[in-house]
Amino acid sequence: MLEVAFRHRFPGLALDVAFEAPSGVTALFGPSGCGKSTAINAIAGLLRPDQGRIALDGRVLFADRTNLTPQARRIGCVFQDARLFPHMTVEANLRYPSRWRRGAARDFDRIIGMLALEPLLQRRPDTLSGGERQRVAIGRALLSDPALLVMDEPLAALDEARKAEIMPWLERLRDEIRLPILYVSHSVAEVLRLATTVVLMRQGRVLHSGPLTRILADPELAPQLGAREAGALISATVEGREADGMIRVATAGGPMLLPDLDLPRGQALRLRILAHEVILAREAPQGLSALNVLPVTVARVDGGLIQLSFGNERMLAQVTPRSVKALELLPGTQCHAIVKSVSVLPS
Ligand SMILES: Nc1ncnc2c1ncn2[C@@H]1O[C@H](COP(=O)(O)OP(=O)(O)OP(=O)(O)O)[C@@H](O)[C@H]1O
Repeated sequence: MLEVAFRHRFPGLALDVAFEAPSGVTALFGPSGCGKSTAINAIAGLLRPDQGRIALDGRVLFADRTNLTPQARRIGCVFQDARLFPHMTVEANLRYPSRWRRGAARDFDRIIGMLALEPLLQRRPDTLSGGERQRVAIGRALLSDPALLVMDEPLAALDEARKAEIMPWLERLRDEIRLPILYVSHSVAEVLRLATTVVLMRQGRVLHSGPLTRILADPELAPQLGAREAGALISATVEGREADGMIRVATAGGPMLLPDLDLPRGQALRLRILAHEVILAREAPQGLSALNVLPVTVARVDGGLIQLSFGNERMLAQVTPRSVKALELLPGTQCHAIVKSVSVLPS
């Protein structure tokens, strides 16, 4: 667990940042200039904040009388540009951190294998693609035997094809390495795929932090991720295949049908349901082409964004103020959510 609480004053901005990052991926998300990189630099020991306390697994990195050096903090950093040593081979770059971390050498083969770096070992950084360079940078960060991995916009300099290439490695990292990962990104798509916890920042402060699923389904907070992104991420498990090939999944709101995808029975999924893809009806709809209709209860009404609950899940529907009135939507109202489209993310 990473605990962060610090204040720092720049000429144009006073920062007051406090949050906790449990294990899993914590995304720092916010507009340009809100203080994400400053927070990362304070955590990594590259900036000394005016005051505060930063601790990692109970170990104080920074406090009144403590200010550990970046090396002593045991934080592996990956930045937008891979920052590899250009005159060294990939292997020499990867072995560099183990000069001062003995345990790291033991992990060499495992990390090389996990990131499939073997074929690149004798190459020099300038002969690698951007995606390969970032994979090496991730490997090097892991080989410093870190207690925390910090990634500051690691995909920002890559084109879409390279991003798509490296994303599965990041997912693998998240699932196989039991390290907290702090991930700075502007991209909602990256946050959706990787993050378990989100810290929403605005103008040097933390607006909110908590589980990604809660933020996405919160009518006040979801718009901070972008108006088109408001919606939900709900859990589902593949139950089986229907005669027509559609996949039946179980959710907290009952069964749902998904297009024919190559998914085995028992596979855990996350379903992304955008608020503007949900229609509400007071009565169970008849003769409808939409396949997925869930019985739900209105939990909150925030303008035209309606938070709905079913089981322990929450989702959002975007409706017009006229519909809120016509349907008499109030907290506690039972209704039916007609889900027009669902996208599937791996669990
Ligand atoms: N060394 C510095 N001296 C003065 N002001 C600084 C310094 N570093 C950052 N700032 C200011 O602090 C604010 C936060 O910057 P920071 O780089 O942390 O934001 P960010 O959220 O990471 O932005 P971006 O997404 O564009 O990287 C900005 O207004 C920036 O101009």
